[in-house]
Amino acid sequence: MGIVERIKEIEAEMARTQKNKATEYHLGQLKAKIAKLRTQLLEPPKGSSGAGEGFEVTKFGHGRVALIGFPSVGKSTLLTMLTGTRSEAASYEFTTLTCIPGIIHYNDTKIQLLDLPGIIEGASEGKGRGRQVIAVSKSSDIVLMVLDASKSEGHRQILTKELEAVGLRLNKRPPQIYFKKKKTGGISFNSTMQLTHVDEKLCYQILHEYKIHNAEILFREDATVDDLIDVIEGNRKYMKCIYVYNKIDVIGIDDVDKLARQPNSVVISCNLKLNFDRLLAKMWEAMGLVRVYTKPQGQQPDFSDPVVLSADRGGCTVEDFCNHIHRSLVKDVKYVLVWGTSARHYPQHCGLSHVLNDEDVVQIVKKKETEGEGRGRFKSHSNAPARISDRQKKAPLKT
Ligand SMILES: Nc1nc2c(ncn2[C@@H]2O[C@H](COP(=O)(O)OP(=O)(O)OP(=O)(O)O)[C@@H](O)[C@H]2O)c(=O)[nH]1
Ligand SMILES: [K+]
Ligand SMILES: [Mg+2]
Repeated sequence: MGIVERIKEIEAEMARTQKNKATEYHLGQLKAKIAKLRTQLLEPPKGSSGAGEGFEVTKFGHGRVALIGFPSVGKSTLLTMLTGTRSEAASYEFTTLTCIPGIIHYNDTKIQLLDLPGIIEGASEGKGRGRQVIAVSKSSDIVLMVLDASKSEGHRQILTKELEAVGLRLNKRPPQIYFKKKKTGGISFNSTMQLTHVDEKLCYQILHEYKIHNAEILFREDATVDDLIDVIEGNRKYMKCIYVYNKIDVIGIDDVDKLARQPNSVVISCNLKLNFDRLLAKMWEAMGLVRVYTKPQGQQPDFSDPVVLSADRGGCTVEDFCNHIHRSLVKDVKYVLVWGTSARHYPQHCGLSHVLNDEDVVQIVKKKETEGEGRGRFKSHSNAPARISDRQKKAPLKT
């Protein structure tokens, strides 16, 4: 029997089993069995890199965004409109068969947008090009789930389920469970609060299913069995997702209003070029990119050429900033001067661990430079970057 059939069989058994106190241990064990099989299913075939032909697109720019959705919701039309790269669009399903990259220029950064084939129910089990699409989604920083505003709301649930089945967790944070495998000592089970979904016996049983007999486990929240399995599997990817309802030109205003009020959602129309600004702003916010402008000593910063950092990718400290410029820079840095929202006063003298905010300006003072040079020059406020107060008070100025 193949892996997919075994998953189906266990799912059927779960559906047959009544949910009550007596069956909860058995159901927990079945959940763990399915999770293990799904992980097995995702392992790339031996000798392949995983993505597959037509899907191995090189990363480019400061971030990567994947377009995921059912066929013919308008993913390719959207890619063409936002990036200028043409991706064929047509009224028939599965027009797009590979991964088509484009670049969005936004806030002086470059963001790679990926058009992908439509996915359908069963994608996680390998239907259509589901497996490849999912592999590419996992490599991106955020997902835009494109939905047809005129179609059933159920589509969003089906897609979310497909993505969950392969370990993607959308708009969720990792469960607050500490878990560490040990060599000896048995299982130590603790919690900082009353647990209502999991007890010690259930936890042991799930760990047993994974053949784990020595481990430390601490629940810091009232987590579920699914959360526990996620932590044990350890391969889950937590990503932000924006629900993009396209084709609002074909539905009534009341329905548009309802969709627009949902969390993490944007309503657009490619046909009418409607609301792209809002979509881009939401995308920018979800990516959490931090632009830092380098100020050479005695000169104004170049506001068109930021160093782009991200908390999810590498971090946003002064040290991360220095490493971005040059790997060997950190050892020469004495301190840095910071202007911007992360600074308490302008300029603030900061060390390597200081966390930078979007649009901060940084000047590096190296160890070699004499005290007099480093300080004297920047004591006077007239040396502060001229535009900084404007930039901090108002919305980002375009350069
Ligand atoms: N009414 C309306 N139609 C749209 C809109 N955006 C795209 N379409 C149409 O929807 C159809 C499908 O568009 P595509 O861009 O090919 O959709 P896709 O999601 O890339 O489709 P696949 O690649 O097949 O998965 C085309 O006929 C588009 O012209 C829109 O905003 N409103
Ligand atoms: K299409
Ligand atoms: Mg397409």
